[in-house]
Amino acid sequence: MDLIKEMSMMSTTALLASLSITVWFAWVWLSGRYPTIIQNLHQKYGKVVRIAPNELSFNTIQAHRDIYSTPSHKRKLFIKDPTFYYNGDSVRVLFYELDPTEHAWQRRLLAAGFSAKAMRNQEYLVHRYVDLFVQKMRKLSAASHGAGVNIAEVMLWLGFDIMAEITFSESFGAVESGKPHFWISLLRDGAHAAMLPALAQRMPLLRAVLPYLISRSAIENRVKHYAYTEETVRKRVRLQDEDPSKETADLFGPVIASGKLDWASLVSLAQAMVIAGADTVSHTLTGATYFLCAAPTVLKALQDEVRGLGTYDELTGDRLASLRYLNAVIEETLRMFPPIAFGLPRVSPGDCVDGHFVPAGVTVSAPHWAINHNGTEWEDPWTFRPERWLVEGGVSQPRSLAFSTGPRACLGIGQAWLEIRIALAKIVYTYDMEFARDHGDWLGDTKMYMMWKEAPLMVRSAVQQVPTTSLYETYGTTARSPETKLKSYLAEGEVPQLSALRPLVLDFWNAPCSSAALYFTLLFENKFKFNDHKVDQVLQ
Ligand code: HEM
Repeated sequence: MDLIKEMSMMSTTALLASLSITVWFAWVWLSGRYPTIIQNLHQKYGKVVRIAPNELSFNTIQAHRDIYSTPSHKRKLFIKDPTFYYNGDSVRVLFYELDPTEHAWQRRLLAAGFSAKAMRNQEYLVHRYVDLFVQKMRKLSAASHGAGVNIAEVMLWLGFDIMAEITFSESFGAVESGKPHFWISLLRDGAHAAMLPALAQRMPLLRAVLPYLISRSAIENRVKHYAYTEETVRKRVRLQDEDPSKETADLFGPVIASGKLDWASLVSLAQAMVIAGADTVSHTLTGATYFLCAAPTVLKALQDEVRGLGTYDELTGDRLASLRYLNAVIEETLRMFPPIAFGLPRVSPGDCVDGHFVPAGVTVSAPHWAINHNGTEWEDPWTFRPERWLVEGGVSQPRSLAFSTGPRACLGIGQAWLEIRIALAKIVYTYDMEFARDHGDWLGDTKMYMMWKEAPLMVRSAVQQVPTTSLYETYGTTARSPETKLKSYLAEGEVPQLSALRPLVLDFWNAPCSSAALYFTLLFENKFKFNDHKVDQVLQ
């Protein structure tokens, strides 16, 4: 039977919903409870639910695979739904681009910035902000006199500072100043308004009244937000004009060098990129903190693993990648609290989704929240249990859906894992943490308007392991490459101990180095000037 017809024969509630469904759909989004409402519908009506006149939601892993995977001779491509992928900009870039060929070349343009080499070169930036963050936590915690720090707020500072730096070599300076940058605040406070252009696409009536619904201040905020992004992109382009070697400095370098994107596209891309990379990572870190504080035995097991690895400065991306429990905690956080919790809408080309034929032109999606809390897919889906990922060989792939899959899957997955591992490991290495007050149903109180808008999460932290003085700290907070920092370190005139040099070289290679590897690095790479010091002396 035609699936749309089949769905129309459901209960009265579903029928009513389907009649007034567009209004209902807008209400669901604006209520901030989209993920739970859709998940409840699945629980009541099964694995396929009609959520708009021409739109179906599925809550199974098979459906996710069918909708998003790379097309093959057996499966056609499901393209992005134009009514949803619209942010009000005059251009559609990368995330919003619908045409597969156009999208593919834009993705290739960015791919260089996401290579393993590029990530290795930028790892020191992640450490720089995480180290600052760890120090700032101590100050904020002390200043709170036991009331705790709002983790939901400060994780946003961290995520956005890192992402702005790796996107266009410019920080928001939020962690350092201990205050939210207005760009971040506007984004969070305007989350409601940001959904309106997409909703108006599907509701002509809403389009007509939209100008009257949006307050004057919301419009002014949007203008201010755009102007700041534009100014930052302008500065970044100028930087590369003056110094072409900046082509490899960040994600935007290769894009600017290609000269293929016009001005409006560059600004739109910058805006979307920072949000995509920062918001997601911040929420994962907040979610992880929540689950860890709620489960002290899990926190303890994680701390034992991380603290057993070595000193604070040895918590590098490569070393952390091998920590099974850390990875399991992150996987489980992404399952319980997926940063992109709703379904990413695609248009059916006329193909099957989890055994149902869906006619061409019908919009389909498989929401992460609904799948991840589906009891037929996961045993005990509401329990935070990292151990489920530790069974022989881990939970079979592709269960971890948070980054999506196929040609439109997350391009920054490697960068995201790197940031989350480093930040979480350095925080739990340094601090013992607990809730500063009863948080009741924090997950239930947290809202989602495309992005999560978390309820405050007050956490008290006490230093357990004092980080060894980091060279980032010693040589200031200006972003400098490991090479520059090593040079300035050696220029101080004293022969450094191997232990002091180690973090810098780890930075440079992004790998734990034995003394021999360090020796050959210094000797053969010939990257550094040693003033009068001999390599042997350096290695004493
Ligand atoms: C926990 C962290 C993250 C999660 C869960 C996540 C998830 C996702 C998902 C589900 C998509 C697909 C969106 C769609 O189909 O409309 C996506 C796309 C994308 N993400 Fe991420 N992301 C994360 C972090 C990052 C980071 C750190 C970066 C950049 C450094 C990044 C860059 C991108 C880009 C460029 C795309 C667009 C890919 C394309 O359209 O070809 N993401 N992400």
